[in-house]
Amino acid sequence: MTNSQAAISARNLTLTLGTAEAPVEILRGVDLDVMPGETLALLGPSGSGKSSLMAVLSGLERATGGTLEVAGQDFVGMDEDALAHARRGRIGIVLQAFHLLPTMTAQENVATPMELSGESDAQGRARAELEVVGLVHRLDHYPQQLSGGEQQRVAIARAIAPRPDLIFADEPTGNLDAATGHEIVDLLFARRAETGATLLVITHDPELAKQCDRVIQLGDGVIASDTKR
Ligand SMILES: Nc1ncnc2c1ncn2[C@@H]1O[C@H](COP(=O)(O)OP(=O)(O)OP(=O)(O)O)[C@@H](O)[C@H]1O
Repeated sequence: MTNSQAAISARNLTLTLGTAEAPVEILRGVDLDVMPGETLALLGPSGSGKSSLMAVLSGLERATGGTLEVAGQDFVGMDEDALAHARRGRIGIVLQAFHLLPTMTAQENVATPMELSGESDAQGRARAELEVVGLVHRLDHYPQQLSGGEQQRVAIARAIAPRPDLIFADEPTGNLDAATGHEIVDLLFARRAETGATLLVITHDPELAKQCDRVIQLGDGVIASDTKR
């Protein structure tokens, strides 16, 4: 039985990709409950399935077995369109390589997802969020005119502005130098605390992991350890 109080509740979650002749078992039975507002670090060796687990939990990829409820919704039973709809406004995603749209300004990058979900003041909210992350002087700049740290601030603003219940971050400091990485982590945690969102972050950085309420180690597609502070 999934835990209906949880922000994320997974039971025996599996992900098998590849072909029928050569299946690759990527997630091999993950059980996980994450409570609303919890901050959770996901660690593990390269290839252990961290990004795949995040893709499934965030609705980017559909699990091939088990049960998964995210914000009370059945993510295994939904088709791709329903998953995309369920994600919109509820789930914010920050990736290592920023993934901003190169033909859009900082403000447009933040506003566009909100416009797509029918938010009436998307531009105003985008401006306000970019101000909070310290980029009010960069509203009309394109990603290529911004430093890596600035691009990640835009990506954080884009993830946070719709006020999602859940934020997923996959090695958000992986492409940044140490000092900029620390600034980005501080910003991410500050915005999470102010909005009360649940945060799940993939990291190789033990210092970042220490800032989380809980640390999960993934090993070969299953949870190897789960430690609460
Ligand atoms: N579409 C796919 N088809 C087959 N195998 C895949 C596919 N996607 C990922 N894999 C494999 O699944 C395993 C887990 O990959 P995943 O990217 O989730 O690991 P990770 O723990 O995030 O690794 P890293 O720390 O290197 O990013 C890897 O062995 C990878 O090669």
